[in-house]
Amino acid sequence: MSILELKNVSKAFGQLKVTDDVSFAVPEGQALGIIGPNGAGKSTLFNLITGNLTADTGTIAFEGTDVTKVPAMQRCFAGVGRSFQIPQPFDNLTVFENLLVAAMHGRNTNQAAVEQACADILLQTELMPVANAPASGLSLLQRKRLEMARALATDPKLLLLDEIAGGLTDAECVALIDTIKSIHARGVTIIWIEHVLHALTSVVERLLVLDFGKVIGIGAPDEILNRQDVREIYLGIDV
Ligand SMILES: Nc1ncnc2c1ncn2[C@@H]1O[C@H](COP(=O)(O)OP(=O)(O)OP(=O)(O)O)[C@@H](O)[C@H]1O
Repeated sequence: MSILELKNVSKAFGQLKVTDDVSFAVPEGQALGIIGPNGAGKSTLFNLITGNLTADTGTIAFEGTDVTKVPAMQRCFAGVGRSFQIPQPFDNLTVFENLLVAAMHGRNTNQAAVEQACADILLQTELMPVANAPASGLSLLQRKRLEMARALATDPKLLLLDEIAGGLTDAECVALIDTIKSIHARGVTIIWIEHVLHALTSVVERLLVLDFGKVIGIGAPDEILNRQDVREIYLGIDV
């Protein structure tokens, strides 16, 4: 069964069509990577899936239910979680408190269950050693981990990661990939926008290419990255 299905989704900002007749489906439990040049409309697509933006035309279904017009908060309750390209935690709260805020707003459960879930996520994302440290003092890798942990705190079935590996060293990237793989192994469906291709292809089973708001390919990573047109779009990037 598809956990997410977009049919003919379009979105324009004024005259600029940023999402152009996009259709694709993501089977439950799959990890899908999204690539495309700067400005191709990748983050906009995430905003449409999460409900931060509303599609002009087309439909978006989550677990078989049409959510095209459903507000972001309700999509979050239904199981759509996301990280943002630029982590913006509450800097003056601790790491644990940041998770509590996300969990208390994103989960429909009692205080004890929320605290237990946050403790589990601290372990899973390797943030336990800094649980009581203010977010302001975290390294970039830890901020990225916290960004992912805050999304996990809402108990997503579908996790959207927006350029989570950007700016990390190779060693940091490897560490983050391990965490993403462990989240995926627990059955969470993942859609991951990323420019760091080696990180992306070490996790995802399928790749989708966006260019000028259009899907120009979707399929196995090797097959997609060997296509001439995709290589041309990525001219200068080491595939
Ligand atoms: N709220 C908005 N109002 C007007 N234009 C917007 C808005 N959001 C995005 N855009 C424009 O839409 C286009 C696509 O932006 P988007 O952020 O979705 O691209 P992207 O593929 O995620 O890019 P990047 O890889 O640089 O993050 C860009 O030209 C951007 O300037």
